[in-house]
Amino acid sequence: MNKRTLSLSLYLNYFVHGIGLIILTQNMQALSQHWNSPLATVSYVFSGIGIGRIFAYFIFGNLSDRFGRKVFVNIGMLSYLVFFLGMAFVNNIQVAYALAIVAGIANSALDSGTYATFIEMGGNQGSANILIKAFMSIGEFILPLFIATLEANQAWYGWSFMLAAAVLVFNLFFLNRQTFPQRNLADDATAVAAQQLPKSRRILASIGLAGYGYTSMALMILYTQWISLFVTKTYGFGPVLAHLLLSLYSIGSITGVIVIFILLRTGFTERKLLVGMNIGSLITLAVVCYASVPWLSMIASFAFGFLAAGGAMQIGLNIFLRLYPHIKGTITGTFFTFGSVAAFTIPLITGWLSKQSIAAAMRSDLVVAVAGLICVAVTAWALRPTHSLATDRQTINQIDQKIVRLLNQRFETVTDISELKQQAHLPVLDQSREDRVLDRVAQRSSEAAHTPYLQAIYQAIMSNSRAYQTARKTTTQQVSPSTAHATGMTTKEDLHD
Ligand SMILES: C=C(O[C@@H]1C=C(C(=O)O)C=C[C@H]1O)C(=O)O
Repeated sequence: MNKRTLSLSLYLNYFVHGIGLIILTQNMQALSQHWNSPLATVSYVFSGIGIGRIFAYFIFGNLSDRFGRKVFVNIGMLSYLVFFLGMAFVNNIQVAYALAIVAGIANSALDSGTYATFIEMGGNQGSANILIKAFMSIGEFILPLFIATLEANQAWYGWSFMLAAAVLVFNLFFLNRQTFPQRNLADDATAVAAQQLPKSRRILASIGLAGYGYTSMALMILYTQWISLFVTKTYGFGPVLAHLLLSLYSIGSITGVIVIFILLRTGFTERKLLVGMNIGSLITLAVVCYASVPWLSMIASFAFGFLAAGGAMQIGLNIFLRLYPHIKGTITGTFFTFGSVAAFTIPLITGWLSKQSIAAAMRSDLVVAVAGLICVAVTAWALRPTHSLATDRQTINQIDQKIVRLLNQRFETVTDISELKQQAHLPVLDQSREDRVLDRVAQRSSEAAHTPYLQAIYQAIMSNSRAYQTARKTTTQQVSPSTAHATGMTTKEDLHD
C-alpha cells in the first residue's frame, strides 16, 4: 500500500464532492430554464440529496465494516458519475429528483468508505481526515469561478458537470490501482484504551458525540443559510458586506483546516482542541449575532469559520472512531446520519422561526452552539485520562513515536558530519565533543534523579552513531578504494566500545 497515492486519490474524490455540494444551487437559473420549471420546483429537487443521504448513511456504514472500504468508495464514485452525467442532460423533473437521491447516496458511500480508511492507514491519520474538509473547500471554491467563466463565454452550463465527471473517470482508474489498508485494523493501543474505558463512560461519550454529529452540522448550516440576510435586515449592512461575511467565514474555515491539521500533527490532544474550538465558536457567534459594527462582524465571521467549520466536526468523528475501532464504518454512518438529520431539520425549524423575525432565526444558532459545547464537554469529561497500564503505555507509544522521528533526524545530521569528517580526514571518534554532549544532557535534564540514566542513554546513542559512521565509511571506501589508506579507519575500536 502506498499511503501517499492512496490518500491523494481519496482526497480527489472530496474535491469532486465539494463541487457536488454546490453544483445544483450554482446552476439554479440554468436548470430552471432547461427544466422549464420555476425556481421553487428546482429547489424541491435539491431536497432529494438530503433524503438519499439520511437513508444511505446507516446502511452503508454498517456494510462497509463487512465488505471492505474499497467497494464503498467505488459505489460513491460511480453514483456521483451517474449524477453528474445524468444531471447535465436530464429534462424530466422526476428523473432529476431520482438523480439527486443518487447524489445523496454517493455522498454517504464515499464517507462510509473513506474516513475509516484514513484511520486504518495507521500513524497519525486522524489528522488526514481533517484534510478531507480542505479538499471539499477547494472544490467549492473552484466551481463558482469555472461557472462564471462558462457564463462569460456563453458556453453550455453542462460543462461544469462534465468537469466533475472527467475527474471521477480519471480517479476511478487511479484509485483502483491502489491497495487499501487492512479493514478495522485498530492499532493495539487504541483498541486496548477503548476496552479499558468503563462502560458507563463510553456510553456517555457516545451520547455526547452523536449529539455533536447533529449540532456541529446544524451550527454551520444555520450560519451559512441566514448570516447574509440577518445582517442586511437587522443592521442594514449593504449586500457586498453581507456576502463578504460569508466569504470570510469560508476563508476562516480553510485556514482552520490547515492550522488544525498542523496542530494535530504536532501532538495536540483532540479532546482539548474540540472543547476549545467550541468555546471559541460560541463566543465569536455571539459577537456576530449582537455586534452592529461591520469590522467586528468581519473579524468574528472569519474566526467563527475557523473554529466551527475548520474541521471541528471531523475531530468529533475521529474521537468517535477511536472509541469503537472495530466498527468504524458503522460509527461514520451513525455520526453522519445525525448530521443529515440536522441538514434536513434546520431549514425547517429556522424557516418557522423566521416568521417571527430573521434575527430570531439567526440567533437560534446560539442555542445550537451551547448544545454543541455541552455535548463536547460531556464527551471530554467522560474520556478524561485515567492512569492504567494500558493508557500509560499508550502515552509511552506516543512519546516513542516522537523520539524515533527525532533520532532519525539526528542520524541524518550524523550522516552529514560523517561526510565532512571524511573529507577533512578526521577520525570518527571525538571524545571532547562527546564529553560536551554529556554535559549538555546533564544541564538540560529537569530531574536530577533521571540524569545518570539519560547520560547512559546518550552514551549508547553516540556509540551507535560512531558504529554507523564507521559502517558508512567502510561502504564508501569499498566504492572508492583509493581513499582507504588516507582516512585512517578506526573500525574496530569504534564498533566495540
Ligand atoms: C557525530 C559525531 O561523531 C561522533 C558521534 C557523536 C554524536 O553522536 O553526538 C559525537 C562525537 C563523535 O564521537 C561528531 O563528531 O559530532
